[in-house]
Amino acid sequence: MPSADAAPPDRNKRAVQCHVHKFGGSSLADAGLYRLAAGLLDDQASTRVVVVSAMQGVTDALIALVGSARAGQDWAPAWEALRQRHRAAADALDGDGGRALQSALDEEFESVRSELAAIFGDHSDAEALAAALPGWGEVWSSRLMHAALAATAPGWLRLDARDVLVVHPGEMGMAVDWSASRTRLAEWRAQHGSGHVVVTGFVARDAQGRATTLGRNGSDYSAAIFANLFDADALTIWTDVDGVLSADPRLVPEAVCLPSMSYAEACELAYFGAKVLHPQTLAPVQQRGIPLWIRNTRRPHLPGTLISLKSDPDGAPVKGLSLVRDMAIIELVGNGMVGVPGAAERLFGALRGAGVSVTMISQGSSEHSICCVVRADQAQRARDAVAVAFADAIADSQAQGVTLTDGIAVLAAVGDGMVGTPGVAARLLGGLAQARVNARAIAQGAGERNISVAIGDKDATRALRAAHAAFWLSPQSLSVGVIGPGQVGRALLLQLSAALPQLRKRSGLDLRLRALANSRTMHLDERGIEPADAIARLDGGAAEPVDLERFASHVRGEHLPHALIVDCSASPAVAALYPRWLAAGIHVVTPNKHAGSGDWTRYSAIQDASRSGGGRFRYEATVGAGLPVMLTLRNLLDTGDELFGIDGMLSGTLAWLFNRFDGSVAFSQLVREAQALGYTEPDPRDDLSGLDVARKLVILAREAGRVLSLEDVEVENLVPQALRAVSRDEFLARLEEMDAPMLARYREADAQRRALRHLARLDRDGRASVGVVALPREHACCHTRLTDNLVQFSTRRYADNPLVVQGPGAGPDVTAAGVFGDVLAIAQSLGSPCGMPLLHAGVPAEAHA
Ligand SMILES: NC(=O)C1=CN([C@@H]2O[C@H](COP(=O)(O)OP(=O)(O)OC[C@H]3O[C@@H](n4cnc5c(N)ncnc54)[C@H](OP(=O)(O)O)[C@@H]3O)[C@@H](O)[C@H]2O)C=CC1
Ligand SMILES: N[C@@H](CC=O)C(=O)O
Repeated sequence: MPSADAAPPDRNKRAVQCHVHKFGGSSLADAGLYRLAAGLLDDQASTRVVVVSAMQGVTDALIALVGSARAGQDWAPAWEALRQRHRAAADALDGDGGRALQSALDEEFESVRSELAAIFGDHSDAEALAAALPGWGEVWSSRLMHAALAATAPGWLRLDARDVLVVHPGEMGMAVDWSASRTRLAEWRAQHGSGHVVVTGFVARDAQGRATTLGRNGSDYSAAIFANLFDADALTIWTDVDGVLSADPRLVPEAVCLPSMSYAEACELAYFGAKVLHPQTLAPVQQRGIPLWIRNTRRPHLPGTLISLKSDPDGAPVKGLSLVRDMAIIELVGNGMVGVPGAAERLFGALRGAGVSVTMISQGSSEHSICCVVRADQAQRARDAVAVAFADAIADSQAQGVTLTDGIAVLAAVGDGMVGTPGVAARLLGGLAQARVNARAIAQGAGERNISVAIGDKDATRALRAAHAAFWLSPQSLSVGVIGPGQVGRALLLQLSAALPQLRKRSGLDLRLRALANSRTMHLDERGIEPADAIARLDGGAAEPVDLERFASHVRGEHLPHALIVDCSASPAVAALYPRWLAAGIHVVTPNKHAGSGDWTRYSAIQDASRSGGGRFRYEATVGAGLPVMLTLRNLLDTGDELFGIDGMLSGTLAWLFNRFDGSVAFSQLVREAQALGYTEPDPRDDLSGLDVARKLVILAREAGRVLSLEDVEVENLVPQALRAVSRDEFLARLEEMDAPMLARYREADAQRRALRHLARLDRDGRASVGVVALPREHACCHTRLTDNLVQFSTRRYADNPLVVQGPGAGPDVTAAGVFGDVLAIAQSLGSPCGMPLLHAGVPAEAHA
């Protein structure tokens, strides 16, 4: 176990004379954990003061005992169980066989038994006893910790805080009587010496000398108070998290542990729901400028979070985000309030009178309305109080009325560095806009440390994740799902695996493969899968039956700013989902031709969803695989050219077959080879029937604004009639039936010194056709190699001499490269919501994953 007494040396250079440590209940659940905690304090250089909470669950058990006694129920078995738990821990910890410790505990358990009996019997002291009784857990815990420490080093003292700490109830909870407490501590030290001390957390005495507690979360408060009373140079709160996180990790998987923050930042976050610290805790340390560390008992090698006077000067403007749920907006609207002094005073006076605490206030400069956010359980009371206060004005129509909107949450961005930094609000609101979260009200004080936004509660998690992404992630962070790891999909995954580290380094592009599916199973991963390992997951234990609805909503997520689905299937059913995905803001990239060439209504729905601010749709690889065919056409049209026609070879498979077929090898054998090389469609009849090329022609025509459908294309089908309706497997088994007709066709062309080529043509007047043609051998299409596609665009600018795109037009690698190019084009077009550079580079809080 590494020593961890002082804060890590590089982060706290000051020599520490007195260091207060506080251990929470989760760090003290059993004897083993007391030993672990004691082992963290083996540094001899400073005086150590250890403040302890009760063992995990003990305070709740004591509160329940009080409840049972009050209700006249039998509390004895629960009391006995608690006693046995402490006896067992004492047995395990105490060096002298547990006798001294055991008898002290027994004595105190007897006191608790008497107190419970008094509460049960409704004794005159019952209320005071009931209030103080939950503090016994800390007393017992201090005995156990003392035993654990005494086993590591001699001379440890034990201080019962009830002997020195004097408190009284204040407006904001228990307030310390500093002067009396300081005097009592000095007396105690004079009597017991100034060695290392174990102190009971949570408990204190009131001015009358009666035992009491500091209230919920009081142990942290005790630690801060004793750090102040002991004039400590450092306070470490040991807990079960790595430090203060940028957001609640249960809601934001990408939350990062913050290395440092100022007291002011910590207060803002604590007020706004960050669970690590209670706001009250900070005041006693802040007053004396004592640095406070939050560290993880189970991961003491981690530095934790340092909270001190100054925020890290090199740190990011926003330190954390917090969310408060279950709120409501009260709004008062009135023409008669404009320029009238005192309306706000009347409003807030009414709320004060109703005992309603106001979380957030917002008023536009027109003074026409004023709204505030209050807790939902106080909202009706608040509304009624304001309505009464403005009853006259409402009756005179000077105020239009008071409205209550419930179902509200408040999201706050907090950070000292926000002061004077332009663009923080833009970034926050831009992130929310991107997640389609509506801001109902906004407030930022002149202190500029906190921007609070009231949003619909149903949007709360999405808003928090979007805001977190806006500040902590690269604006080019994409959550990616891949469908169809077949020939093309697999090649894409390998290309992603090889290229992503460089892309991340060079351009901040952060592509995270978070989902993969084939036609049977899918694997969803929260943080991201290494693409090269992804396929294995589809057969592993983590795979589940495919459900593309859930697939899409997982990819969409909420904690990454952008989502993208790559469909590498050839499935029309998958293509039918694009309009919904695009409308949900998910970008879609695909080599699947069904969307671009299929049903016109679906095609229009895709274009509409994409155009109306949804996700972007790119399908360059559907024509010419990795060749820039669509891009070239788009550029021609976007720059004002006019398309007259398209001719050429659009099938890689057919180009390769006719390049190879010379009668020496059976046509069927070549088809099988093309299939094995990954050139053909999953069903090679799509190529041989001319359908695949017809699809490409339709895609190009539509891209050029023509209304063309597959039925409009004249298609020559090379598949013999008898093989058209059979299953794919049967077709492959009977492929040889194509040999004779194809050989005859070849010989006929060869006899005329011609070569067979599969051509596609789109005329100026909209006629479209595809089929095999016997071309003179000197024709350009006869001077191509392997899978070359050759696409000629005749346009107004390229009328006499068409623009030609030529190159390999099929194969998994080149197609995957075309798909990857589309993914990059989308990723590179995504900026931060307000164009600001990234503000953060955080360390993922993997402990909370
Ligand atoms: N090969 C090439 O040169 C080119 C191909 N393309 C296009 O690329 C796409 C992929 O081709 P290719 O890789 O050769 O095809 P494959 O047959 O090798 O792979 C298809 C993949 O899609 C999956 N799949 C099929 N139906 C569904 C479904 N309903 N839901 C989820 N997954 C499904 C399959 O899963 P399972 O294994 O479970 O069946 C398989 O993983 C096709 O659309 C093709 O037109 C475009 C240009 C060039
Ligand atoms: N099977 C197709 C693949 C590309 O779309 C072809 O051969 O062209």
